[in-house]
Amino acid sequence: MTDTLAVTDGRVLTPEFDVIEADVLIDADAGEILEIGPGLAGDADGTLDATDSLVMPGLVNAHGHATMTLLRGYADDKTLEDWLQEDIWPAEAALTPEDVGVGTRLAAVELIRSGTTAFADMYFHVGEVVEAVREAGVRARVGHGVVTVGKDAEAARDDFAESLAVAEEYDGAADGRVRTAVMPHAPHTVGTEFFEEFVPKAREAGIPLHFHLNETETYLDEIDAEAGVRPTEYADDLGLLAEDTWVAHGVHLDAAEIETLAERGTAVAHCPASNMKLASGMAPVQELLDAGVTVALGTDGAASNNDLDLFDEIRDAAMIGKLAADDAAAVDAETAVRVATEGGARALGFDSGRIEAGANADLAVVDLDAAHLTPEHDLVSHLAYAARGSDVRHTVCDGEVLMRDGEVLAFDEADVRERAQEHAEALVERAEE
Ligand SMILES: CSC[C@H]1O[C@@H](n2cnc3c(O)ncnc32)[C@H](O)[C@@H]1O
Ligand SMILES: [Zn+2]
Repeated sequence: MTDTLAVTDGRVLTPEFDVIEADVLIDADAGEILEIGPGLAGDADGTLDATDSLVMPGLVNAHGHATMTLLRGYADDKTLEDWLQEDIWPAEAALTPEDVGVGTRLAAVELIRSGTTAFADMYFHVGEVVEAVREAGVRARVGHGVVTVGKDAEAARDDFAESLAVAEEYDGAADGRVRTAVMPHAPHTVGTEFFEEFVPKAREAGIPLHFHLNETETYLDEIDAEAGVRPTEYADDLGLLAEDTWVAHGVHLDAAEIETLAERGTAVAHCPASNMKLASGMAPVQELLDAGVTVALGTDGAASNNDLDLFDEIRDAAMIGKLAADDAAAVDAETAVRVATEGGARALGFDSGRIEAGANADLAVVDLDAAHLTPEHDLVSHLAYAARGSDVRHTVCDGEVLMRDGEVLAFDEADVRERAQEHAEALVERAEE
């Protein structure tokens, strides 16, 4: 017999971005939405009350490094290059697999609390990330991040080979909620010969790719010095761009690069808060959208953000999108919410990001009973410009309730936070020895 859940008595954001009064009936076993309409509570085995609330698709965080919650507030107010080289990479050299498990659990609590049901993760010790995702009940596209600069040829090959092996090992884990990708860090941090050797192998195995692209001007200069071309052309020549590939940042893209991304069907995970904090620049989001590129949103790691609340990213994307285009109509409210939901789902290859029969039952229920969400002229405007992650009341992923009335069900949250504090302190102590 099917186990069903009805989200009742709320208003629902439809794929057309209408807001309708309806219940949402979910097949909890299949993890799918069955029906949207009035009076469905009677048909369900369980209910989730959405009175005075808006039922929206779960948010999708399309770029990040979950373990970096342990480094939140460790080093701020620097450029990307100084921050990575002086603080972050030395700290990461002292990371243990257990740290990754603890940091990812902390990230999962934060994601669930703020209505994010799917995320991308590029990091190390991916087995630990997968275990945390399994326990949390969220959905994720994970991969081992490859850096070959500073390594001898054998260590560099091993690193890229590990990314491929990890992607093959964990794809489909956690009842299919975990999918994988091969994740070379960036065009300038991985040697050309390793791309040439391993990208065809990933393509043959049907494994998607994910990497940082054109985040800062310094990084453009490095590829220019090495290959004399823009990084997007360099990546394209190496076969790195395709429909199942998504890149992070895409801040400094010229018109030809935007065209190439559109032609290849490669999505861009825009990370506005990280780009502002590190003063990396303003991504041409409206130009990307106008060219037909799928745009998604990412927080990047919590050490460059400094939280994992995607409602901030929605607002930031709309704000900085207008500044970048010098046009107040650019990246409007509906667009910003769409990129955080359906754009992210498309980039990560999940059948989520919309409330529709047959789609994954990945939802966030936002409590509208708040001063900062009053009056109700336009709820999509509220989602883009006024709502916060802390307004999320319930989170559902794959048909399972992960947070009910503000209580995260998968973890003992106090224990996760205590362990994170201990591991963060010990990590920094080891790093600074
Ligand atoms: C090889 S695993 C991922 C690697 O990326 C580092 N990282 C974190 N934030 C950024 C960013 O904004 N740009 C480039 N690299 C970043 C992270 O610390 C890991 O070392
Ligand atoms: Zn990143």
